[in-house]
Amino acid sequence: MKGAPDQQWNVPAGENSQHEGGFRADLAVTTERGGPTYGEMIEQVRLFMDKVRYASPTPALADEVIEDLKKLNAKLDTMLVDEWTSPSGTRIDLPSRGNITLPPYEIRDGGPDGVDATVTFRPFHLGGNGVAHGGHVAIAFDDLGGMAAALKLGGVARTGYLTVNYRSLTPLQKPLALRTWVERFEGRKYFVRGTLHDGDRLCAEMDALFIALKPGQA
Ligand SMILES: CCCCCCCCCCCCCC(=O)SCCNC(=O)CCNC(=O)[C@H](O)C(C)(C)COP(=O)(O)OP(=O)(O)OC[C@H]1O[C@@H](n2cnc3c(N)ncnc32)[C@H](O)[C@@H]1OP(=O)(O)O
Repeated sequence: MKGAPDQQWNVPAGENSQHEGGFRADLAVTTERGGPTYGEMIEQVRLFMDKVRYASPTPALADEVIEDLKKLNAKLDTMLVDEWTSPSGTRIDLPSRGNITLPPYEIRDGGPDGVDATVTFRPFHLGGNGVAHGGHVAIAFDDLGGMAAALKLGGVARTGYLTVNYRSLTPLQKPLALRTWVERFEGRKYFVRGTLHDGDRLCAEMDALFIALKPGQA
């Protein structure tokens, strides 16, 4: 499989690896990798997933879509790179840093005192009866809780535990306020809290422990 220029697919970790402690070696960000329309490409994929969630295609249409998708997958096969060099996760100019696996969020404010974000669950995040799947709510809390820990400690952390209390239903297709902050820390243990609000209404709360990784720890 070919990689993007000067990059190879799935390079094993070695002396020159661009990562440390389970994540990228530094929090270097970029708005360049993937090019100026990378965000629009991701948005189109999200839109496609929205359509797939609700579509009931005829067998003929399903076959047609399969053929189109095969062609698109073959195109991306020519440009696959390893996880440390892909744009995903560092494009701070894009929702969720360009990470398509996350519910799209925008950071309004972030620092050692916490993270203030706006998250919008998409139609494909449907759980049932028109509202978000609880697992997707947990993913948003995990990423933004991890970000609050990272900004407090100035390094990377992994989730030890994460508890979500679902207080009321979480709507789709509506900007919601998600806040996370480090309540206290003891050594490598960062106790992080979070809230998700639809206006004044509390949808969910998070109580989590993030453990700061030791140098070189996976
Ligand atoms: C580009 C811009 C970037 C911006 C920022 C990007 C943000 C991205 C954010 C992405 C975020 C995504 C994040 C993700 O999704 S991370 C993915 C999900 N998490 C994991 O896969 C973690 C799996 N677990 C482990 O790897 C290890 O267990 C870790 C590393 C967590 C700790 O193993 P380690 O061997 O290192 O440490 P230790 O065992 O000596 O424990 C140390 C202390 O912690 C206490 N303890 C441990 N576990 C628990 C527990 N469950 N409840 C209560 N306590 C617990 C333990 O008792 C001890 O306490 P004490 O005896 O010292 O008092």
